[in-house]
Amino acid sequence: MIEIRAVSKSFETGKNVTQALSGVDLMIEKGSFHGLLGVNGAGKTTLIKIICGLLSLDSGQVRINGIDITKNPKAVRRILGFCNPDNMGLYLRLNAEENLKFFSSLYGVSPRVAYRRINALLGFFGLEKSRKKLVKDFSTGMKAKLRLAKALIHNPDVLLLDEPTSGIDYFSAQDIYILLKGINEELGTTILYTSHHLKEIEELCQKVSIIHKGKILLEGSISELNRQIRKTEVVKIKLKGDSVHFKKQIRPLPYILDIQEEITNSDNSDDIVSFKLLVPDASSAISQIIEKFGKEELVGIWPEECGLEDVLKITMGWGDLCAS
Ligand SMILES: Nc1ncnc2c1ncn2[C@@H]1O[C@H](COP(=O)(O)OP(=O)(O)OP(=O)(O)O)[C@@H](O)[C@H]1O
Repeated sequence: MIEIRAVSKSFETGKNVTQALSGVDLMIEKGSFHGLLGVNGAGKTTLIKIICGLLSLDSGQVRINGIDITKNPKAVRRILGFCNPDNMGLYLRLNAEENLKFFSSLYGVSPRVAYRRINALLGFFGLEKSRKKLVKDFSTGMKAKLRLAKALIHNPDVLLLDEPTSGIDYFSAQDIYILLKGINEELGTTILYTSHHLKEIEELCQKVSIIHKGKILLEGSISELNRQIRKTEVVKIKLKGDSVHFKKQIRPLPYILDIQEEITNSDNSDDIVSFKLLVPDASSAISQIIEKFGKEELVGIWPEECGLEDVLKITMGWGDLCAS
């Protein structure tokens, strides 16, 4: 279990102070697979670095399985595995095997068990042929895989994974999802996971917290999040003609909360443009749009389920409104 209470953190650079986290409260149940979602600069990495002891907090408290991270960092380190998108935690001048050996001894894994796990992890991540290669000569994806192997080497109770699949190819990422799901379900490992790939979060995480400008704005399962923002619905629309012209016409309509242009497949686009609209009521928006655009222009219109990206967008909009 990860308990985060009223955690704040600011950074001072010269005369500038950035409030990266402002009173973050977050409770992650034992054995849960929890997503932390937010745009660039929202505070995700800062929070994860605080939990794993790479950054100090200004105020607040973090406890992992009941242990206070500031009072007993050594005990926490043994039960915690983490991987960050930067190269923190990997020794570039050591080879892959030496890195894993070093970390397994640091975490108190016996040499015999470490030998077995290193072989298994290097095998799983397809790095066995590169085991003697210096990490500084690894590709971006290989480093990302080794960071994950390092996080898993001591079978931690709690895993903090900050964009773990960033730089990893599609096929390896699919294998990693299966591995992480298995670890979570079979070993009961608690996982805190960040990613900019919303599909990844949707597929893996039982619960999601949305962080924006250093504050947690919303949390729950994806269906709970959808329910919390249920005053918003999604309408997809296809029109024939110029997208700038349509955007100008659609944006000011009173029932449109947001409009996003979507990429159309160039093979069959033939000046067809697609938009996704966030609206308070899909059926009334659809009938008003049908009235506004004639058959000549309107190619298709239909309601859709709110996805995680819509939840994120709407929640951030609320956050900005509350802050202003
Ligand atoms: N070492 C630092 N010095 C100064 N400011 C920092 C430092 N680290 C983070 N920040 C600032 O704190 C805020 C939160 O950054 P953080 O890296 O936690 O965001 P993030 O949600 O992880 O973003 P991303 O998705 O881009 O990784 C940002 O405004 C960032 O500029």
